[in-house]
Amino acid sequence: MVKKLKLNSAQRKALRQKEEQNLKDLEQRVQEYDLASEKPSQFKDLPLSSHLIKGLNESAFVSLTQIQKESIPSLLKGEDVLAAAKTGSGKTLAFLIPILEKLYRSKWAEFDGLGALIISPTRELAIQIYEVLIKIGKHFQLSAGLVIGGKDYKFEKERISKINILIGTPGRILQHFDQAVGLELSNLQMLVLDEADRCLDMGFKKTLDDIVSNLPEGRQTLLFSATQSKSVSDLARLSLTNPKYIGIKDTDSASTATPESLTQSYITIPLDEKLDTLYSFIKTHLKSKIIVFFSSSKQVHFAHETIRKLQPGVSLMKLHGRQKQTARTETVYKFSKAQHVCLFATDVVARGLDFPAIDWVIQVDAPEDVDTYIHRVGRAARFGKSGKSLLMLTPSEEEAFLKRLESKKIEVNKLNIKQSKKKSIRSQLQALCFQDPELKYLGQKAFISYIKSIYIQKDKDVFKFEELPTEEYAKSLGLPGAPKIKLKGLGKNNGSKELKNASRQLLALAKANDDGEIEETEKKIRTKYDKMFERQNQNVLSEHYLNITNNTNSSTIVKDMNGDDNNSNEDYDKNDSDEEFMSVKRKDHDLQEDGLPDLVAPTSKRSEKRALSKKASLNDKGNPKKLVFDDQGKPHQIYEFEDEEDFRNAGDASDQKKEFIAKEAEDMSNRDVDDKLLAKQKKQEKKRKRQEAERRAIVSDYSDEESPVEPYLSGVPDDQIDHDLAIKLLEDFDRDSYDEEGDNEEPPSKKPKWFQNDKIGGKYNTDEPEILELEEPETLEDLESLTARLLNQ
Ligand SMILES: Nc1ncnc2c1ncn2[C@@H]1O[C@H](COP(=O)(O)OP(=O)(O)OP(=O)(O)O)[C@@H](O)[C@H]1O
Repeated sequence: MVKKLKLNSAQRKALRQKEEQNLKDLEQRVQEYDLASEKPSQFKDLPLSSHLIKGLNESAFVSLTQIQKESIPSLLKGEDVLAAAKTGSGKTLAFLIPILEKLYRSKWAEFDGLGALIISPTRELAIQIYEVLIKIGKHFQLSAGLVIGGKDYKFEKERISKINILIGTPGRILQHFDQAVGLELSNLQMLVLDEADRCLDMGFKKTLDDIVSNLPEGRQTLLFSATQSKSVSDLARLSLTNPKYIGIKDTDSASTATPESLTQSYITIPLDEKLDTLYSFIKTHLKSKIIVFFSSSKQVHFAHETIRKLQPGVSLMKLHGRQKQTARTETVYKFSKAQHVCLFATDVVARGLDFPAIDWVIQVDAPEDVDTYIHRVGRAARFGKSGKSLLMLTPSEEEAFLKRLESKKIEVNKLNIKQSKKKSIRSQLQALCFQDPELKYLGQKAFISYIKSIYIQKDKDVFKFEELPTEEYAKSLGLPGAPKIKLKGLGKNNGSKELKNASRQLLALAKANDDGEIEETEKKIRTKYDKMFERQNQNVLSEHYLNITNNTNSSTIVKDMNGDDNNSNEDYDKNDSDEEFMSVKRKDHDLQEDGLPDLVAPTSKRSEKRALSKKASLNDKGNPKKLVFDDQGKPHQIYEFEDEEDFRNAGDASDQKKEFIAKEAEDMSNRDVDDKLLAKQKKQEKKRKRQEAERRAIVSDYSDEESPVEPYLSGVPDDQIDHDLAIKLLEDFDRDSYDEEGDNEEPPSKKPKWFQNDKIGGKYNTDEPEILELEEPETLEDLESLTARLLNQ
């Protein structure tokens, strides 16, 4: 960290002696420092090295904050500390200063290996801690390293054994512990858990326990957070010895947990008006720096894409755990520097991030609990500066969530929105989604992820899944109707307790098939024929299909905003009559209904099978004959005998035979050339497609390695996907063959489908054996062939 000066040996010796003396003096000052009587107000009042004082001065850190006054002296003396202090109160320096000083006083050097380990729950926070460390520690001869997911692991691995102070996220730290050769942990002096409650919670439990099991017991342990309680089991897990508690209250009757300089408000707003309100808010606060919190990456992605297209007049950014690390880091940097800007984010930025001068924190989706609320609003009003926060609560969330806030002495004022300032963007969103199928797809994903996020919330008094106005919400996102949702896997994952708590509607949904339809409970074999006979118009449409456009519970409402009724692959306006709808489809299909045979229902399962068996069908028909047609359209057999007279006139039989063989041979070799050319073209096309896919993957904003689960675990960073529930969710999403987040996903296949609602889910449920699915006729020929086979029963 410090530049080496060129000195002769005498100078080096003198310097070494001076350094030795300084160290002795410093050690003595630390020992003599009286925790009870000393009242430090500035850093120079503390027994700190000149290297550190210099670094602090250069970074304009002169006076101590409250948490620093309370914790640094004890930490310098080697005590374990468990500290809670409000957001933005200076906790980072409170643990970095003791680390630098302890290693310095122990004459720590490169070969001593790892001296201190700082664990952060998110990558961005780890980077920020690292930056502060580099700033204040630049006059020490210590090495510092940052290990976070999304970075070059090999690069880190090669250097890690030389690092004295290591900062990282749990998953990556453990990976290094497991794999890095020469990483010496037995000497570790200090372990810090920043945002300790988060590091200790279930999401990190196993990883953290594995990390700790590698560390020596005699180390000093520090736990810092804005929200934490004295959990005896956690302290035991970390083997804290007689820790000093700072700012930790045993009861909830503590003073308010949020900064005094923060003005906190909320509005009660129906779910379907949230986006309108957010847009109106942004439009009326163009000269502000704003962070907007959503519950999932997909919400962020959709809101960012759509509102950006509406050009609100301020720069919009997005940040969530599913982006590539480079994009995340760049956004943090740009957002920090910008003056008037709006950042849409998930809880990945809720904790610890120190953005300068945030004017507003908007919570579009309610936080999962009060601690998350505290961390989110804590991005504003940092270090005594003023700031404001606005929480959007739906009518069903309001009462219970306000109670939760009250229990932590957090006061929020109710605000009312001026209706004159409110602008509806619903029709614009509908138009955008209509014009751009990818946007519509993003909207569907945002919808699904929000619904699922509510479903998995623990606090069922606040988050009432069964009261969600799904149809209205879908419309507010510009969607033609509420996409069907499969919640099957989730019920299982949440265990019996959750299942018990789940509403009847929810349980029914959990039993839904892959199309999200709630099947009747009685077992019933439903064949393609059943489906065919259920059709309103047997040739074209099924009731199943019509349900999509009319049924308010399942899929739904579509608007032909351009008045273009030829978009047969798009959804249709609920108000369109069936006649209109069907006539459009007929135009496309050009069916000659009169010419079609009547359909006869098979009477037994056996006859159904027989109807669809090609072999059986052929038996009924006898041997097929292949015919070729001449220029006049007359049919001929492939091999026909020549007229005898013509044959004789053509010359000698053996000559004719030779001539025939020569001609065929020539034909064959010509065809061979053509075939090779075709094969080559196909190969080239395949290669081109592969390269194109690779190119798209490279330019894609998002990393494949990211977890698609993060949105459902508010505040869960992406590098710890070992969460049980998370994995289950992931499996669930895999089953959907539905890339839950990444920007690199393709929109659903545009392949024409017989049933419109094949679009969502894309396939029928193969998990449910009681539903017998038979081949669907796709073309008119198929239909004719099927009916012909049926008639032959
Ligand atoms: N002694 C100090 N003098 C001046 N500024 C300080 C001091 N200590 C901290 N700060 C500044 O206060 C801001 C908040 O500090 P920090 O990020 O450490 O807060 P925190 O308590 O960790 O917040 P959070 O709970 O959100 O993580 C930072 O910008 C930091 O530079």
